[in-house]
Formats: sequence, structure tokens, C-alpha cells
Amino acid sequence: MHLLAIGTTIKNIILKTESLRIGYRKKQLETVVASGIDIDVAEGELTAVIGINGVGKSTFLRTISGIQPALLGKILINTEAREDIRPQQLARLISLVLTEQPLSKNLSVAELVALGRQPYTNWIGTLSAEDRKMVKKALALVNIEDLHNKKCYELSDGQLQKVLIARALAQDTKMMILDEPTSHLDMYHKAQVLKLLKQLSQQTGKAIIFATHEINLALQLCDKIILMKPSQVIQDVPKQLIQKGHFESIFPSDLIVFDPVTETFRIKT
Ligand SMILES: Nc1ncnc2c1ncn2[C@@H]1O[C@H](COP(=O)(O)OP(=O)(O)OP(=O)(O)O)[C@@H](O)[C@H]1O
Repeated sequence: MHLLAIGTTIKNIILKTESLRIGYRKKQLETVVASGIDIDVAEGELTAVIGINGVGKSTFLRTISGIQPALLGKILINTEAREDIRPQQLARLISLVLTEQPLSKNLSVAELVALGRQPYTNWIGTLSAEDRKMVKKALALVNIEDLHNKKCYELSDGQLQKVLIARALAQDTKMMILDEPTSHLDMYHKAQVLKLLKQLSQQTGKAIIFATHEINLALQLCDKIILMKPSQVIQDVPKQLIQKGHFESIFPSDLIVFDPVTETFRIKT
């Protein structure tokens, strides 16, 4: 078992990558998006993946979650090589919340959240008492019990995002991966959803990894940050990344600057 010492606490490592290279392969042609990725994520940790548009955040999340193959290197999930894990077992280890995923908005909230139980139900999808209990618990954790009978087409973007998070919780996995969970949300609801992820990582012990453009919020809330730059991918705690000056060079400096004192980006005047 891989363990990580954080202060005096020892935590299980849920995800580890070694010399990982990600990108796309078409016939003989390999397009490398990022390489030399060495990261680890432990239980109960909230980790943000940040970086400019097109740097490879979604490609990274799709690769670690098994939607697309790695070009090179290792991905260990709960100490097992990802390619050795059968799809059914992977679905019990990783839940995914993707943007723009096709979903039937004709379903009620409870029905959509119940889809998270698919890795556990029989082939006709009959819910057991345990499945129903997990759906109820997921709705309660996200604090949306009052929505359970609503149709998904009746929900606001913020409510729908919470329903998708509840579906991932109902899947009862060690790790939850979200790609831009706060896109389309206003400032208040962005903060609300990210705060919810923080609480869930602490309450449930899940490792939660999400891609985001909300750097200011991620710096305040996350245990760790995976910073993707065109030349390298670095993982560290927010304080260390700030102290080492990594945020000063993320964006071209003509428009916005990072203020290490307030730990926020500002428009250049
Ligand atoms: N299916 C694909 N085939 C080939 N190249 C792709 C494919 N999908 C994405 N890319 C390329 O991979 C690179 C990384 O894209 P990716 O979507 O992972 O970036 P991102 O950091 O998530 O971007 P954004 O912040 O804009 O969502 C880009 O150059 C993109 O054009």
C-alpha cells in the first residue's frame, strides 16, 4: 500500500502517476500534450488542475480516468496499474462529472442520481435497499433532498451541477474527477460548488480532482494544485506554488498580474 505522510497523519495514496505522457495518437503520429507528469493524490484531498486554455487539463483527466490511453508512463489507482483494472472495477473506484455530458433531462433528480448505482445493480438496473440508501445519502450530502422529484429540465445550471455531483457520490468511489464543475455558474454558485467539494473530500475521505479556471478560489480551498504549464506539470500545496513564483508566469503579463500578497490575480492598470 502506498502511504503519504501529511504532517503527523498518514494517508493512503489513491492516484499516482509516474513519468506519464498524455496526448493523442493517430496511426503512427503521436501528438504529445504533456509529459513527465509525476503526481500523487491521497484520500480526503481536494486537488485542482489549473492552467491556460488548451494546455491539457481535460486530456489529463480523461487519461487518468481511463477514457483515453496514456502515451507512456504509469497510472496507479489504489496501487494497481490502471490498465489492469477491469471496467466494472474501475467504475467502483472512479466517478466522473464531465461538462456537456449527454444526459436525459426527462429523468427526475432521484432517477438521475440512481444511475450512479449502475456498477452495483443487476443488468435490468433494479435498485436494492442498499442502492436506495446510497441515493438518499448522496442527495443529503449535497443538500438537495427537496429536489428529488423535480425533472432535470426544471433545474438551474447550479442545481444540475449539484445533481451530477450527487450521482457521482451515489457511485460510492474512492476518487471523484470533475472537469470544470463551475462553468456557467455565477460567482456565488462557483464558490458554493467548490466549497461543497471541499466539505465532501473531508467528510467522505474521497480524493477529489477537478479542472478549473477559478484559480483564486482553488488557491483558497484546495489541499493541492496540479499546475499545468506548456513546458512542465507541477504539483504542490498552494502556498509553495505561490512562494516559488509559479503563478507570475502562467499568463502573458500584458493584462493581468498575480499579487503574491493578496494571493489573487488583478487587472493591470
Ligand atoms: N480528440 C483530440 N484529438 C487531437 N487533439 C486534441 C483532441 N482533444 C483535444 N486536443 C488537443 O489537445 C490539447 C489539450 O486540450 P485540452 O482540451 O485537454 O485542454 P484544456 O486545458 O482542457 O483546455 P480548456 O481550458 O480550453 O478546456 C489542445 O491542443 C487540443 O487541441
